[in-house]
Amino acid sequence: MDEAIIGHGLAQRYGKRSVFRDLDVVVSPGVTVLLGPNGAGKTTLLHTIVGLKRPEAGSLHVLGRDVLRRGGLRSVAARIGFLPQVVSHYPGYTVRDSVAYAAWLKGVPERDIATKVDRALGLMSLSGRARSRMGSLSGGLLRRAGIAQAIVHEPELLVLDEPAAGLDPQQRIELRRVLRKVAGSATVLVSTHVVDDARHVADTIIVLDDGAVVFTGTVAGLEGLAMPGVDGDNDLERGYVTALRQTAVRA
Ligand SMILES: Nc1ncnc2c1ncn2[C@@H]1O[C@H](COP(=O)(O)OP(=O)(O)OP(=O)(O)O)[C@@H](O)[C@H]1O
Repeated sequence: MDEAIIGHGLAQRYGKRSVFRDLDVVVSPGVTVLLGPNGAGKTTLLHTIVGLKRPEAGSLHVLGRDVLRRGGLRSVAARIGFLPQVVSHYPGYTVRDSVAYAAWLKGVPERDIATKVDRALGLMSLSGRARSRMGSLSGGLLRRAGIAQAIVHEPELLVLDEPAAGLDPQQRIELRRVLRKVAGSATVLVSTHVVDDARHVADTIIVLDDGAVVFTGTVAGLEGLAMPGVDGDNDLERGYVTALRQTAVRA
């Protein structure tokens, strides 16, 4: 099975409020950008995929394993990296300690931890901040440290929830470079509500709207949906707005 993620008929709710039902999602190798407006269900879907919120219904295979079966998630957890929307951290830990701790949690052998931490810090341009306390970092630096934690064990599947939030334009460009680099050896799934973030990195775009997948396809495919007269600064934005107006468009 080549696809990193295959979900069928997934359903999630918070109390009485349904976020999605009967949702199908397939994520192939490369970079997949999950786009959608606030409240569309992106975070809930990512939490479902990484095992933080068990779906009420449906089937879910991640990296070839049925993760809803007993022990299924445990068997793939060390092969997944996840950046949550809010990076939790111990303020007194240094950046290096935090990334090393993440490596240890993912089962990286002790003898390899220092090398892998150096690599992750280097990729995120954080080598010069290795001794900074997590509590002293700006929002953008904290997010970069969070990404370093998510990639330190060289996961086969990297899931990032709004990694570009709080990054300045230069850091956003750097982030794209990192995502492309990681995607050379892993499947990357990244959520954002900024349409332009998708343009330079996405092999595939999935648009989620109100708990439904309304588009799956390429950047060019989404641009091709653009209807004249809809809001947007460019064809990608216009295609996105058009997709939000349609139901279940496939490209
Ligand atoms: N813990 C929760 N309890 C109750 N409702 C929740 C909870 N988390 C999310 N929701 C609701 O579920 C829906 C989907 O939320 P979710 O965070 O998955 O969307 P999102 O697309 O990630 O949004 P955003 O871009 O704002 O982060 C929203 O209506 C939200 O209010």
